[in-house]
Amino acid sequence: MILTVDTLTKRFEMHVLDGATVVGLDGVSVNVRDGEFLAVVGPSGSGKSSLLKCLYQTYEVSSGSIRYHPADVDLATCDDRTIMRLRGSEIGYTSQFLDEIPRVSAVDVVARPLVESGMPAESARERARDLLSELGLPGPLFEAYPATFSGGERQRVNLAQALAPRPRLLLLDEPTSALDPETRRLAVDLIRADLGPETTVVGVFHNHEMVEALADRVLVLGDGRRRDLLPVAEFEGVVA
Ligand SMILES: Nc1ncnc2c1ncn2[C@@H]1O[C@H](COP(=O)(O)OP(=O)(O)OP(=O)(O)O)[C@@H](O)[C@H]1O
Repeated sequence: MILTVDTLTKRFEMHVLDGATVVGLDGVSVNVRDGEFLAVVGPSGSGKSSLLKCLYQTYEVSSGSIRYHPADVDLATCDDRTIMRLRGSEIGYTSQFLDEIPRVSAVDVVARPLVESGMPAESARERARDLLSELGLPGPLFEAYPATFSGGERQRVNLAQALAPRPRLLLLDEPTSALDPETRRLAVDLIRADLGPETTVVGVFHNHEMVEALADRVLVLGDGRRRDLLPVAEFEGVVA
């Protein structure tokens, strides 16, 4: 087991609504197994992104716990230094949008986390080039700035950057939403080939094919609650 999520609740106090509360997650419990690919599905507003943001601690948890076993810590309550250390070394997160860095080339955007964790710059750039070409990014764009890229091109850079360090726990929030079917297939092939059993993935996907091609198990959310947790083979027919 890598994660034990216990009765996780996230409420948002809406100051603009006179302090009314919006519930993002309502008592969600789930165990995440070492090395598995857990897909998180559910209708819009069901709490998928909130779950990932609580795991990454972008959102402060209202109640409940998130036991991260490799470091023997509760991510919901541990101090910021511990979170920053884990983010730098073993927990990766990517949303569907690339955080652009002005005047940094696509290759360097992808290589940056590797260089920051100590890989020599040329090896990091080589891995970055490999990942970008596996995702079908046209060669001439490798040294260009992602600010001018199309949505799908940017998302390829984003996904490559998330995969590059092969984190122990990778949180993917709709990393392929802007990709065409052909590029989505490249993304599936790359994720399967590049991530070994030492990486556990919790990934939000709207696309059924992505879930079926990648997931071991599927967590179904609805109105912030856990509706189901099932092996992917039994997932067919469930509305995502
Ligand atoms: N920062 C926030 N402030 C206030 N409410 C929020 C915030 N983030 C999420 N929510 C609310 O929490 C609920 C769950 O949102 P969340 O983004 O987790 O859903 P989702 O399943 O990821 O949706 P989608 O598929 O549309 O991205 C929604 O009602 C949303 O309005």
